[in-house]
Amino acid sequence: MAGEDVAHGEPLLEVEGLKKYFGQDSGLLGGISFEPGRFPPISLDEQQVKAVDDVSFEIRRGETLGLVGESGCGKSTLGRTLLRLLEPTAGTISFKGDDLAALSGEELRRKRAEIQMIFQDPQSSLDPRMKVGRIIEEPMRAHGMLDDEGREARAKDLLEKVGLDPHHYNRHPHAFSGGQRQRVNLARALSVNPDFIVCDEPVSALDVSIQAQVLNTMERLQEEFGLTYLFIAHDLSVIRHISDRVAVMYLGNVVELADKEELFENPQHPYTRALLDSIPVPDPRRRGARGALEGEVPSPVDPPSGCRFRTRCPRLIAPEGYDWTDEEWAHTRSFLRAVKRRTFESASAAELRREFFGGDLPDGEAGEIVAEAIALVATDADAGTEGRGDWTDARELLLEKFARESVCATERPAYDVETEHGTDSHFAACHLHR
Ligand SMILES: Nc1ncnc2c1ncn2[C@@H]1O[C@H](COP(=O)(O)OP(=O)(O)OP(=O)(O)O)[C@@H](O)[C@H]1O
Repeated sequence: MAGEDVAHGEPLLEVEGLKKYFGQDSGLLGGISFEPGRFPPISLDEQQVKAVDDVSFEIRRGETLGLVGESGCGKSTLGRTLLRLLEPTAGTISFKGDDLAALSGEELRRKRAEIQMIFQDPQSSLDPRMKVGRIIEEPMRAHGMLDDEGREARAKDLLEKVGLDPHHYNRHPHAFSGGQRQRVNLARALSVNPDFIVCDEPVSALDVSIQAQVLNTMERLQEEFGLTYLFIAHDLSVIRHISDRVAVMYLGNVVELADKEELFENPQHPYTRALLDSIPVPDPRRRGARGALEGEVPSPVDPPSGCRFRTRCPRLIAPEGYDWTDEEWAHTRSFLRAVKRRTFESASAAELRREFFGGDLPDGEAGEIVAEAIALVATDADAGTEGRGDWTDARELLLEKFARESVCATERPAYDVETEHGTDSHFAACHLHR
């Protein structure tokens, strides 16, 4: 029911099929094409940045949902779209039963008090000319809360609650350290008594020692005020500190979502595994698997079909229709990756066979295709081919015959997998769980 109060542990926010696309060119007519020969002659440009592309999840009252992923995967865009700071392209955002995506005008304005956001850089989000007391009172004033006296009392009370001295009510932001400024931000967000706070990298700009203190304060405030957080961070140790559940984002999609312990101890998506492997390891004898994430993140304008991680995935599934053993496919897959990234020096066909296939090519049609690709990049052309270093052709051949035929490319994955830690559900968007 609309406006219904939500009990602890029940879904406070339910997101369904949320999309946020940006026009490529943000100019006035960006994204609009005029084609006189067509009807209608004006069309929307297809070249859109699919920053958030069909995302669904829920956040339960009183919990912290961590949102993690590499830079540019759409975390901030998702956070801002939930708050309607950005207009959603499609989907619903149900908050206590009201669809925020459909609200407008006064209704939306009133809802906004219940949902607040804090940003990474407390320096730039605090007006340097205003005293902190006034900064904290500003949202209350905007929402017509309390009178002058009441607001001042509440601002002082909040300063104390976030771990600052109420006597600093008349100070300017520059008199505070980075961590203290983030506390001022927290007090400002709390002033209108919100239920839900989107925290976008709130501690990323702070020293590690200060980070833990601010996180602890946020946890204490969560208890005290019954707050629900969506906590965006790229730093896995911060996510591990604060989250109850964790959602992993890659190129506009949520690829894995599970309880914190389950996600860290039993990760099921190759992207999550690669992220966890890329945490620097303090022990120098164990090499931190820094190369775990190969290659670049593809463009969100034209993301890969099926599973978006497939172009970088070390566990791409063998395409149907070939008769190969697991080992033969593993060899073929690493050869495909090596050709794609051109990570080896060209050598004779015999040497390449030895290096990538232990001398034996797969049987049948797969073997013939592999032989053709080897011939294309080998220093000595095999009989009947044009050989001698045609990397682009070899790459295209392997991609077309193998990668684009894989289920990873043809179907979008979405699976509930078995949970090892706790009882909560574990979602993994990976066809290995078919
Ligand atoms: N206003 C905009 N116009 C066009 N493209 C945008 C806009 N804002 C973000 N993008 C693009 O959307 C994608 C997602 O960006 P977003 O900032 O949400 O990622 P992120 O995961 O929060 O990254 P970071 O951690 O670096 O902030 C990126 O490709 C980005 O370039």
